[in-house]
Amino acid sequence: MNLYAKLMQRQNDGKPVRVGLIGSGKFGSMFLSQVRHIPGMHLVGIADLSAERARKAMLNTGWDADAATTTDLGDAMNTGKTCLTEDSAALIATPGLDVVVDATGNPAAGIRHALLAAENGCHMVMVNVEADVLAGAYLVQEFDEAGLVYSMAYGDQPALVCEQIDWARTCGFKVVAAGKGTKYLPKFATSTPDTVWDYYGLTPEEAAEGGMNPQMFNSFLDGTKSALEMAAISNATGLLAPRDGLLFPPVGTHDLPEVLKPRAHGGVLEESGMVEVVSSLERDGRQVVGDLRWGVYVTLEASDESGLGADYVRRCFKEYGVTIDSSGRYATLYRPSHLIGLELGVSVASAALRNEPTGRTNDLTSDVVAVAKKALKPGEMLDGEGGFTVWGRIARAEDSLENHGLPIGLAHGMKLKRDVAEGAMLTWDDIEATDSQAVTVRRAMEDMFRARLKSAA
Ligand SMILES: NC(=O)c1ccc[n+]([C@@H]2O[C@H](COP(=O)([O-])OP(=O)(O)OC[C@H]3O[C@@H](n4cnc5c(N)ncnc54)[C@H](O)[C@@H]3O)[C@@H](O)[C@H]2O)c1
Ligand SMILES: N[C@@H](CCO)C(=O)O
Repeated sequence: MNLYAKLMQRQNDGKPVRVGLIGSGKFGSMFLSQVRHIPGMHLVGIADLSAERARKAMLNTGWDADAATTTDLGDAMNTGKTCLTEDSAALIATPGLDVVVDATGNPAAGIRHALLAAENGCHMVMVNVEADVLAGAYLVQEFDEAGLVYSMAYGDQPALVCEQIDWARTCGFKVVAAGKGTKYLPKFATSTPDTVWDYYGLTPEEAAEGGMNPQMFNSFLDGTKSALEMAAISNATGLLAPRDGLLFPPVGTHDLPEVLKPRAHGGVLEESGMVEVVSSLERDGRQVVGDLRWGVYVTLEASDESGLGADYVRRCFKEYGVTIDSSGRYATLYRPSHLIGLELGVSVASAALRNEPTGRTNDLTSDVVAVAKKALKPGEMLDGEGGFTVWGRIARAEDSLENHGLPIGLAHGMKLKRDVAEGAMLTWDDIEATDSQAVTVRRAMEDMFRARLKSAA
């Protein structure tokens, strides 16, 4: 609870935490709007494919871009200004940079930036959950070996859920389920960037005004981002993925512990210790009463071997007004909203000042595989998450690897070799895999994991 004090100390010592942001879209803009108000933190540079876009993002978030920017990284470091550049590698290589933030959403770019950050001695805040799920278990090793932090992005749901899980386990509770809420209906799985705004609940004009990328937001709606976020939580905490994909049960906050508990006890989970996403819409489209569209939750269990201690804890749940199920055994705590990039300073400060991530991948426990949104033909190009061709379904890593599932993070710019039916999972054998750093890293991670499975068998 002392990050602010540590930042003030840095400010007073004239040694701010130096951070480089890559990607100045919606998420990056949200961080931009806050970072100039954070004491002891200096945004040394912003790298984007378009420096003009970065400049507009600054203007849009209240910066005096003329006074605050430079085109020289050394100048930025010395003067406290912010360099606008299209060269992310140069930004990462700036001597004295402490933390790199990747908010591009492009999995291949995220892998590249992470490897460069580790090589250049920078901590990494990986907003790019797409890259994290594609290759996090590989990337984290590079940071561990270099004695650096690799972290999830506070403010986005995975880090907030990891915090809740850490809190629960540190309090001695067993975590039964954890996840988030979102707006979901089964028909959204085939949504495209053409249908996104109507389903999402915005006009195209409102979305454009907010700087929202239709393909990115469509991935929030079609289940892909939910799957990625739950896989990231699973990889960080060891919670398991539902074997047949997320269920998205419609649940209000008062009912979370009644529904997010094992089937054997009347809930929807195939077992205890799972990730799951709840929907803010009933299946007939009506709003769920007390929905958790923007929030995160953790369900705990009051139980122990003897059962005696559990009785005491159940009584406490009741005495202190905790949201419990009808048996009194399961309880849920939730946070109703998340502030996305507005909260990112917590990760940056935690990495630089405490040497601690705000949640991080530890292992390959879950994966997200590409599923056809429509019947696909040989020669067709895949267009990645949130696009017209595929959505992402969560899978247990051992199942995805055994079935040669094509990770959603690679289902972009790849050409199909054969027909794939609507609703079918794509495999590596369906595509002409082009060589790239992302493919090499992913294959290395899969090989590592397969070797471990084999030696465990
Ligand atoms: N938008 C949200 O509400 C939101 C919420 C939570 C998490 N996120 C995450 O934030 C990330 C970014 O999402 P967004 O909505 O801001 O996307 P966006 O499309 O609005 O912005 C991405 C930005 O990154 C830049 N970019 C892309 N590739 C790049 C590269 N190789 N080098 C430099 N810059 C590059 C683009 O030009 C663009 O400005 C994603 O990982 C997403 O999952 C977004
Ligand atoms: N994490 C994103 C994606 C959708 O859940 C959000 O903040 O809404």
